Amino acid sequence: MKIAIPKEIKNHEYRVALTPSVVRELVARGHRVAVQASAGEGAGFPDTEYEAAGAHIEQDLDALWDNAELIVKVKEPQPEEVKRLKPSHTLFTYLHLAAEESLTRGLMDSEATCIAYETITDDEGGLPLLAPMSRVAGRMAVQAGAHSLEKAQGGAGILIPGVPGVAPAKVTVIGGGVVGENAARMALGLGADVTVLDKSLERLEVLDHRYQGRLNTVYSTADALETAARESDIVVGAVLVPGAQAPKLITRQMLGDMRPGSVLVDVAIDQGGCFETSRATTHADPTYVVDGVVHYCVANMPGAVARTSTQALTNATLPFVLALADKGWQGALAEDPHFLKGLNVHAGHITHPAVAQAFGLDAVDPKSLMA
Ligand SMILES: NC(=O)C1=CN([C@@H]2O[C@H](COP(=O)(O)OP(=O)(O)OC[C@H]3O[C@@H](n4cnc5c(N)ncnc54)[C@H](O)[C@@H]3O)[C@@H](O)[C@H]2O)C=CC1
Ligand SMILES: CC(=O)C(=O)O
Ligand SMILES: [Mg+2]
Repeated sequence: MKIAIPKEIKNHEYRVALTPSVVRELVARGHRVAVQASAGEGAGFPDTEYEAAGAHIEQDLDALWDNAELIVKVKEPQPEEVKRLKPSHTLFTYLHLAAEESLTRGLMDSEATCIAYETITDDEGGLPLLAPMSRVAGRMAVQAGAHSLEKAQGGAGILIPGVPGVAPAKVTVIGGGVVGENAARMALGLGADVTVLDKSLERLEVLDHRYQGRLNTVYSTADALETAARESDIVVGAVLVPGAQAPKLITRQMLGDMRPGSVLVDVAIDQGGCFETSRATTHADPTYVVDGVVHYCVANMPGAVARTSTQALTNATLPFVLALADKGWQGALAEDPHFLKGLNVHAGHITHPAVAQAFGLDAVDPKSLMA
């Protein structure tokens, strides 16, 4: 299989889709891997390490894309990358299509086969290729929130742990999944007063048991969300309905009840965001203020800690990349129903029901493509 690794071009995105160690595994199985010159530099992997692992370093972008059968990336393709896709390509990357109709239409028009990391499932009901980056983003969410609480960032001027004689900040996390648990863990570590809201009692039970009374768990209702908005210094948005647009849980009206200088960190922004006033921001300009409330809505948070994130991501993607390379997309997806859930677009059709629903389109059953 001819595999291409482009350099990521999203704003301040420094991750790379394969490490030299993964390249070595692929080359040992007889695959040809072309890595765009300096693709790994931001994550601390120089071209020389890829060459030593057996990769071809490609300077010519046209040749990189035109000669590839399988393209492995980190972030959703940017418009200039979408233009390069063709029907013979298999693209394997994060896509988050429900939040981006123009990207969805672009991928359909390309007729390429597009497999999303974030909708691949596992036997435990988890999302094994989203989880490593959710761990990173959850941990970063509290760092971002703490920074945003500083006066110079528009925040209320609150130090998360307080000091003796001054109460700590109140941090509420909406959605107690992977992002939510990691955010809660960091907030607890900093000494915050932490509450987690979720609609899954099962999930709240797991957290209650795991953290032994050190955090508050609250079933997520309209009342609970209003209380969270009114009383929190930081609210982290960490909900997910896989493949679908995030529900809007904090409305513009509720901002009026929030304290001036409190902070919303919308990690769910890559699925459209779970606060009504959220819009995607970049690491270059991560925050903005609405009605006195600071919003942090960066859609590629893990890109800022590219070394850690690249290693964590590729640990999880490696077996899937090997399966695609060894068996082709049809072979790999046909024998793994969890991997098949990753198929979002093929030959101009949407193949994931939640993505199709987001745009009022019909989904083609991916099983019908496996014959
Ligand atoms: N901005 C960024 O850089 C990154 C964003 N993410 C995003 O973070 C979001 C969360 O991801 P994970 O934690 O991995 O998902 P997850 O599936 O582990 O957890 C989501 C949780 O939300 C809960 N939930 C769903 N609807 C709810 C509602 N209406 N009210 C309360 N809780 C609700 C679910 O019960 C579940 O416990 C996703 O949109 C993901 O794509 C992940 C990594 C990086
Ligand atoms: C999951 C995701 O959107 C990211 O890692 O950037
Ligand atoms: Mg994202």
